[in-house]
Amino acid sequence: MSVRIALRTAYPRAHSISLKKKYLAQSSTLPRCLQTWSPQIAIGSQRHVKIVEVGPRDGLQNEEKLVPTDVKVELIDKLAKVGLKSIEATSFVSPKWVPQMADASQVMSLVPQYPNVRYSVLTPNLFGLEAAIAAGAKEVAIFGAASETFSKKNINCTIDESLERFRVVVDRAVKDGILVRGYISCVLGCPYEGHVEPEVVARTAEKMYKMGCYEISLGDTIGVGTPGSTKKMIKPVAKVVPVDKLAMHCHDTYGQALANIHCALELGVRVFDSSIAGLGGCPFAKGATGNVATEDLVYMLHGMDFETGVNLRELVQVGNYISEKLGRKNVSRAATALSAAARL
Ligand SMILES: CC(C)(COP(=O)([O-])OP(=O)([O-])OC[C@H]1O[C@@H](n2cnc3c(N)ncnc32)[C@H](O)[C@@H]1OP(=O)([O-])[O-])[C@@H](O)C(=O)NCCC(=O)NCCSC(=O)C[C@@](C)(O)CC(=O)[O-]
Repeated sequence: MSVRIALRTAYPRAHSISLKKKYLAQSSTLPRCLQTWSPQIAIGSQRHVKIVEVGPRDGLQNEEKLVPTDVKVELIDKLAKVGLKSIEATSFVSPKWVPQMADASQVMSLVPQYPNVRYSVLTPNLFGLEAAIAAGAKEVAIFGAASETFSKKNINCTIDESLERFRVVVDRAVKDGILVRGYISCVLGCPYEGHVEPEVVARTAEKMYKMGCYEISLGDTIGVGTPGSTKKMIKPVAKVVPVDKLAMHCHDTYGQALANIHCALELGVRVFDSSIAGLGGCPFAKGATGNVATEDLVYMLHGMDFETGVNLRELVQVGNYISEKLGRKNVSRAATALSAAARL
């Protein structure tokens, strides 16, 4: 039983946070499922979830046909207007490696600026960072992996080499007052090596955090994780990086993304990456499907009384807009259901 349902069942009139805190304090009177459970989910400041919308970058990077720059910019504008405050706009990577992101500078010069909306961009090296700074980026992301083979396939270097490279990027970015996010790919499995040890994820996360990354995003690149493996991975990571500095980045290849996110919520994670209309995949992780759809994530979070600042009805229209532009079916289940209900 979910904690929220359990609380409602046990204390139907305990609508205020203070009442719930009081009931939680009297843990001997709580239903059994709540007695062993950490109270983080139900208490006050924990009700906000930050969503990092990665559709314009992760969602589009895998598209074979080049998406026109004006469509990318319009998508970003629409995402900002429905209440998304953290949007990954593009990546400053080699156009030979990812041709779809070759217009990164143009995208950054055209995105409309709104108060409280932050655009981040991927920067694998100093070359990318300098181009991002020149284009006006205020937040960047470095991206490593917990698998040697994936690291080589994705950024052409070993994990250790990547960390050396990232240190230079982070030092320079921090000096310029630019925030740096750190990604770790393959935290729950690698397309080339299979199983990945949670301790390797924890070690890499600790190094990135100590380097100066303000947040570490844990990527289930090929969507193989389950709530079981998610829990086993997050626990050692949360021992070396504070849980409020962790994010989950779930691809939905095996249909486990929402279940894994729910598990991460229970462990105290409050930042989740998602992609509008479930777009995406990594060109260097064949067979992996898109990220968890932002519409599905928002639907679930609102249903759990988390606050996201996102207008779901308008978000669905954005998903339908980009799906139409790409000639794809919107794979979000919530968007499909809500669109069908609106037509009735
Ligand atoms: C890292 C490199 C550049 C190394 O690639 P390399 O070939 O080893 O780099 P190099 O330093 O030898 O340079 C080769 C050429 O690339 C150029 N170059 C070098 N750097 C840049 C740059 N920043 N921007 C633009 N151009 C660049 C450089 O100038 C040179 O140009 P040339 O002389 O041949 O004309 C390459 O491997 C690369 O760009 N990889 C990017 C791969 C990528 O974008 N993957 C997808 C994102 S990660 C992801 O999706 C996972 C994530 C984050 O979502 C989380 C998850 O789901 O797990």
